[in-house]
Amino acid sequence: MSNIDTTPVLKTEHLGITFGGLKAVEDFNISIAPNELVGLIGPNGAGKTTVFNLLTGVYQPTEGRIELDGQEMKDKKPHQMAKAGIARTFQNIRLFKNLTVLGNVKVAFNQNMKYGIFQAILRTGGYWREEEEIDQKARELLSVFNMQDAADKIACNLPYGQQRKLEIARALATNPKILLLDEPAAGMNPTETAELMEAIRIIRDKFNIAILLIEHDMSLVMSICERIVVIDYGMIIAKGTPKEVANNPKVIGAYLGE
Ligand SMILES: Nc1ncnc2c1ncn2[C@@H]1O[C@H](COP(=O)(O)OP(=O)(O)OP(=O)(O)O)[C@@H](O)[C@H]1O
Repeated sequence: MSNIDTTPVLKTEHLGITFGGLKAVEDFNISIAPNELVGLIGPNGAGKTTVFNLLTGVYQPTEGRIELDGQEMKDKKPHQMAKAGIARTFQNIRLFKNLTVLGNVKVAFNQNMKYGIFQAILRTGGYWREEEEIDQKARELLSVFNMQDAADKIACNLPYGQQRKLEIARALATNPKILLLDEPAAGMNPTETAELMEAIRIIRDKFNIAILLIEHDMSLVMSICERIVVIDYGMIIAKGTPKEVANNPKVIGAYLGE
């Protein structure tokens, strides 16, 4: 059966936000198809994280609109955006440091669980069945990242690269339509970075989701993204394939001007 659904999983129209007098993001238009891997790049302070904060309900836009799977997202709080299908990771690792690796993933699954508080307190059969299912799903997810053997380790004892991967696994456990990754390779060594990039490609294919990836390092996104959006001073200055973007004089100028 051919997939002829062309509704973008994420679409923004004239999205913008002003802090005081400063337009941190302005006229931001993007349309991401299901299963697309898109890079959002730009120099320091260009507005990339602010775009993520708008897309995840951390900030309310002062202009424009956001559509997720054809539905307008208006006045939504972060947990509502997450429930609607937008998951994210942060520039700084935000794991439950003292929980196990498995525990970190299970917490995210639990946010979507079906049984209610009374079943949890009374520990009915339904509760245990669902707990078992979550345990299994969490372990499967860890195995995608080759981390199944680390399931019982305490999160803060993992090497840095694995903590980053765990964050992504946790975000995936919320069953998103689109995953937003904010500089996932920040602080990684070249081997960890190469591994992570491979993992990102695999999860896109395996989970059939769209990914929007912020990256400061241009060469890194160039190698895995099909399409790249470049912002500078809060505005899109270029969009296109990695090759088109790399040869765009405005992009070269923005990066050289840093
Ligand atoms: N809550 C806020 N209040 C005031 N200004 C803000 C706020 N959040 C972001 N800004 C401003 O918006 C602009 C864009 O910042 P942002 O962090 O989104 O950039 P970035 O592209 O993610 O940068 P980096 O690569 O350094 O992370 C900056 O000028 C920043 O100071």
